[in-house]
Amino acid sequence: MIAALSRYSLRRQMLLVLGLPSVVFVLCIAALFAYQSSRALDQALLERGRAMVRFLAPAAEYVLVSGNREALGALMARVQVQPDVVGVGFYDAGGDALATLGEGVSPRLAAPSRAEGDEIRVDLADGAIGFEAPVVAVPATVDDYAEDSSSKTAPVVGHVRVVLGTARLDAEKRGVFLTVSLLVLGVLATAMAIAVRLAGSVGEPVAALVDAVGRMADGDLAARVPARARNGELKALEAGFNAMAEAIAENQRTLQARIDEATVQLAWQARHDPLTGLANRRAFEERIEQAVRAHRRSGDQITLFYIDLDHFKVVNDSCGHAAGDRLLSELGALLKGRLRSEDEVFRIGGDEFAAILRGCGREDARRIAEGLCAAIAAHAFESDGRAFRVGASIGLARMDPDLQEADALMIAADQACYAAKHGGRGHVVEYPLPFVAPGSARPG
Ligand SMILES: Nc1nc2c(ncn2[C@@H]2O[C@H](COP(=O)(O)OP(=O)(O)OP(=O)(O)O)[C@@H](O)[C@H]2O)c(=O)[nH]1
Repeated sequence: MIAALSRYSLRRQMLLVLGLPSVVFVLCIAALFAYQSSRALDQALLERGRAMVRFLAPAAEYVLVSGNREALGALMARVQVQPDVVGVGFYDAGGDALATLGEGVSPRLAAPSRAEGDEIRVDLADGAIGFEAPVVAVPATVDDYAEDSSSKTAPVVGHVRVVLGTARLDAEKRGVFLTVSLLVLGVLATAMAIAVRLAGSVGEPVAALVDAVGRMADGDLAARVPARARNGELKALEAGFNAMAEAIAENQRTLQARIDEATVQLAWQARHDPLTGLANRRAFEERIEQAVRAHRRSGDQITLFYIDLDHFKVVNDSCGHAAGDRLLSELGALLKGRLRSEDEVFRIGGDEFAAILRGCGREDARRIAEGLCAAIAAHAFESDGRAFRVGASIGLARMDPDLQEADALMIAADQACYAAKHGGRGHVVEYPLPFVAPGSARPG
């Protein structure tokens, strides 16, 4: 039973637990009441029938003995008008009818009583109840010397029969049944309404909680329960769930914000040099590929600088790595500051930088490169009270019909830078490289 009930929702279980006993109880009470009422009505009719023949028998004695038909008729007429009486009959001692009126009174009694004291007979027919009693002759007491009459049995001089119809009784029973049914319906409707309300007041908030927990388990962190409970504990449960859900959602938001921040940071770190803040070699390789594609598509002029610092090692060796770092950072800012916003600057190695310039003519590119060279050479750097000046060797290569690939462009700029370094440092060399006569000295 319990296992079968547990298959249903809490609301249905409560409805069953609250409603079923009420229904059973009300139906039992109603059935008992209807039965008792019906029995009382039956009893009342039986008692009335018995009383009627009990009083009629002595009254009929004289009429039966005298055979006075008129008196008999008058007596019958008085009985006939009584409520529920549908038939009345008077019989002689042998059970043959002397006079009958109405229904249920046959010309002859089936088994007439023979002696005084016989019980009143009751017979049930469809829609009627018959009551039959013997009429006895009460002996008259003449004097005190007469024989004791009590020892003798009074002779039966006839019979009376009264038939009561049950139509009124049946109507009353139907009335009782209808009243009881209406009462039962009213009580049941009230009981069910209370049960539904009670079950709803517990079942609905619990169902909403179950639904919200399920949605949260499925990842819906916005799931909340509406505050509809009236019961204190359920109210606390709803408020507790909403507070817990809000805390989880807040944690999730914080966590997501940190993840997003870390992702952005990682993405930045993956493409930037933390020391100078400039884009790194990986970003450089991607951007040069994109620039080459743009050049092929729209003929953009692309110029590439490779910038290698001269004698940078001296700073490291003299003042330490931290001083070198500071200088690298300053020179990165210098490069960025001197180029246009649409140009891009990268730190591609220890003391190596690169720049991609778009839409820049040959002469302008060269002028800009020489300007950078001069600016780096002019940059005064101080550390530990000592002044340093480092220079830069710059290799310049431009996309042209002979340089259509990113790799080729980078190699060309690298070769030009190498040539600048080995051609005396501190100046710009443009690809294609100037002819160097065989046997001429190469700077070291
Ligand atoms: N402080 C610092 N030094 C670095 C970093 N990365 C590389 N270096 C140093 O930069 C120097 C680069 O070597 P080189 O290019 O031969 O040094 P250089 O003195 O500029 O020599 P030339 O280019 O021939 O003039 C090395 O001493 C590296 O240790 C860095 O991130 N910070």
